[in-house]
Amino acid sequence: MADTERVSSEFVDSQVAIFYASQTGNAESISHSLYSTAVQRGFSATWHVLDDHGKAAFNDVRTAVFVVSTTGDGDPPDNSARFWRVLRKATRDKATAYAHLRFAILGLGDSNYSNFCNTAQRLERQLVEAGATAFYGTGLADDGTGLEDVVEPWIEGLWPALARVAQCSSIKLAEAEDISKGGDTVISAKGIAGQGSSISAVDMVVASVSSLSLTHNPSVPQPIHVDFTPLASLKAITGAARLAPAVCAIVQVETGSSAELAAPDDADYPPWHAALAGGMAEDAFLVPFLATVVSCTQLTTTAALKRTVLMELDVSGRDAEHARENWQAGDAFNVYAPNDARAVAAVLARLGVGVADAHRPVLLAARDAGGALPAHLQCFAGTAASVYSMLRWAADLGAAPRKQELRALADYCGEAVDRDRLLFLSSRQGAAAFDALRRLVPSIVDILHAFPSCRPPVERLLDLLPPLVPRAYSLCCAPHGDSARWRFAFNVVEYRVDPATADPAPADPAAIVRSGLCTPWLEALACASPPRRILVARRRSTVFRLPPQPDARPVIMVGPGTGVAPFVGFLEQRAHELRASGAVPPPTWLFFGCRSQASDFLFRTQLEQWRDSGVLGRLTLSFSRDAGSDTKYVQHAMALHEDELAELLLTKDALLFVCGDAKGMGRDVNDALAGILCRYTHARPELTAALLAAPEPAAPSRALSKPEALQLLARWTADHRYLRDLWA
Ligand SMILES: Cc1cc2nc3c(=O)[nH]c(=O)nc-3n(C[C@H](O)[C@H](O)[C@H](O)COP(=O)(O)O)c2cc1C
Repeated sequence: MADTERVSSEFVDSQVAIFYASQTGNAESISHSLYSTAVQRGFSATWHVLDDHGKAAFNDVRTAVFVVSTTGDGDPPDNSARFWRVLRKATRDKATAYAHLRFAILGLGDSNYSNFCNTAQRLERQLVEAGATAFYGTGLADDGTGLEDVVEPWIEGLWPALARVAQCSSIKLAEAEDISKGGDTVISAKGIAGQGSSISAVDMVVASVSSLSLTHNPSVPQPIHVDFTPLASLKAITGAARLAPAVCAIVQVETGSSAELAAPDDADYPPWHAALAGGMAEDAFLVPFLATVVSCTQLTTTAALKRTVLMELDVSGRDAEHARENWQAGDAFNVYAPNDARAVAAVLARLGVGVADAHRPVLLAARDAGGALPAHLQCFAGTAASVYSMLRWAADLGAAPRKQELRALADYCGEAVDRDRLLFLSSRQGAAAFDALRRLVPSIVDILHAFPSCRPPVERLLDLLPPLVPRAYSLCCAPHGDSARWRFAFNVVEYRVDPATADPAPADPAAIVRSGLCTPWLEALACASPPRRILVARRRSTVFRLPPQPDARPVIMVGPGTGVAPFVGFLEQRAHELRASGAVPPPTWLFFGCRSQASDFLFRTQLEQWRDSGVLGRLTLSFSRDAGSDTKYVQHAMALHEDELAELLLTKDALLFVCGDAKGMGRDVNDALAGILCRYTHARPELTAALLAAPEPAAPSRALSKPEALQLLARWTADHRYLRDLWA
């Protein structure tokens, strides 16, 4: 009997439930691969989205593995909202509610955010409080530096830990370890060589939509420059990413029985569009609907480095009634955007799928009896759709490849050179080459072009590629006036990368062009006639809102670039309140920044009008590329006014809102704030005692230390006094 079979039979009673909570698909795909491997290893594994566990099922689970990401400002993903309520209630009802549970947690996050892996840390804390026991240390993987660095060793260590929980003897443990190694691809050097194989126009700088231009065609493959020379001298390739087994099979359906027939490239959403977003619509107001694009205005001049566009949507339809209810300034919504039709056609052509086959209605089924389709493909189990539509709407063709995909693609190469290079990229020895590849952000079109003999079946590609997730945008309007119009502003994501170094190369015309998925598509819709409809859904209600009036607390807003969007909504709301009641609004202060006053000062006219009319108390500006600007970035402007800011925060209980890029701005503003608090309490040490988390025996007369200031900011976040809407 083979080792694998022997170990399987020993492990057959070991039940493990694998749960995930995922916003953009990483945790979903990692947990699915974990599930597949667990099954291969003989565990009796199940796989669930955290919200689908059901109270009873969770009570039956003895061993659970959680893969959870963090989104927003340290928030759990939408598809775990119900779970947290259940967990809270269970803990409240009975302190030892989960005493029967042994768990392991893998957290995904990004250290550019200040609440790094908050979901995983919170889950661990709450499960322990509910009496559960960790059988294996929590792993915290960082998307900022590369998830794989933590995910792979964590998973390697998970199997022996699981075996121990299943009370296997040390011999079986060793065998389990062997399988773990055997799961890696280990190829001898010989093997390598031998194997074949209007705004009602709030502001209008340039109003001509016809001036909007698209330069990037994602169906044209971009070159991938990766150094494969180390491969020639390798004796073996080890540690290749674990191979996720194929999960999908295509099932032909009778012509005529399909809900969907061939969808032309420029059609609105396919008839099954509701199913596309079905899993996310737990609450009625989150149900997606079609909104019509009514206007599109470019907010930046042609001299600006980035184009910023303001789009207005008509949400007056009957199917949007639920979404119009109680929305507020500061809310955000999702846009469901498809892959570029040209990229889909390029992939299908490259895989040898003809037009007729691509548009024939089919169903998807799990390849193994009892197996599960990935969540984002489950709607195709019961709803016939074409392979073309599935690729266009459900799988992300533009996402940078993960090691696991490259490893799987290696199995579909006709030429040894392609196979070995893909194996190398997914191996330990190829880590540097993989990093270089990731920094080039190649799409699947580029990958298939770079490895010309690689030809996976289309259903394999569907289950390998990450899900195509909706993109979130903040509204920059308030419901007063016309509450059936939603406005939002976005930068058209298009950038150049140096093909040799993978560094940004904005001015180099020879550089590789990359573009975002949603914003170029939205921009192109501006020119469509008749007006196009887009699938949108409100996002779960946030706390990123102005407090209901009357509330005397001052409001400080920090929003450079398109980060100003929700604050335009806030100020619209304040202007309305002022008109309606005549009451003097509490003080408001906006810190805005951009590159240049002349080219990308978004919403300038409107902001200045609000300042002049008293709706906006103060407007402090920073222009990073203008010679005469006092300050370069918003955090510098905040430091320049630090005493006034600190006084508002420490003595007037001001609310502080920050919106924009998490990577640079979010972190720098947080740091600047901590510095401001330290310096202010240095001048006024009598304030410190009241700001400390743990009171000291003798009231201290000293400044806050930096860690204490950071802790205070974290407490303000928890208390919803310091609110951030940050994106990566
Ligand atoms: C809008 C947005 C907000 C995020 N907020 C946080 C955060 O507050 N803390 C953190 O550690 N990671 C944060 N992340 C990083 C994600 O957790 C990380 O990219 C993870 O791999 C996503 O996994 P998922 O695709 O399963 O959701 C954020 C990512 C995005 C796109």
